[in-house]
Amino acid sequence: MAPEALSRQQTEEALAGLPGWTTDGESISRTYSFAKHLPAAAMVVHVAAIQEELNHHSEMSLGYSKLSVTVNTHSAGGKVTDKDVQLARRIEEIAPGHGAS
Ligand SMILES: C[C@H](O)[C@H](O)[C@H]1CNC2=NC(N)=NC(=O)C2=N1
Repeated sequence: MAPEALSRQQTEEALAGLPGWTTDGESISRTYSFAKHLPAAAMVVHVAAIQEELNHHSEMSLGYSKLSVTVNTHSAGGKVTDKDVQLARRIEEIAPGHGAS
């Protein structure tokens, strides 16, 4: 069964506990900054492993010292669901260990 889409208000309430994460109403996103490129690239691999564990996958964009993560739920018609929030929480847990801010 497809997960239920969160309303814009529910999404914003969920993001209140995830500083740095924003929503455009269709997805949730955060851009992380790093001192150097390799820590950013390493975090991509770590996020990918979490995504495989959760079977839920974001779009990631890697720059020199920045990593942007955007996620919504395809099976909910490209809307935000609790699965996106759960992934964001897991990413937040590992971000400090990669020197991300
Ligand atoms: C078949 C597999 O369970 C699905 O394609 C999963 C994989 N990862 C996914 N990731 C995201 N972001 N949304 C999905 O609906 C989704 N579905």
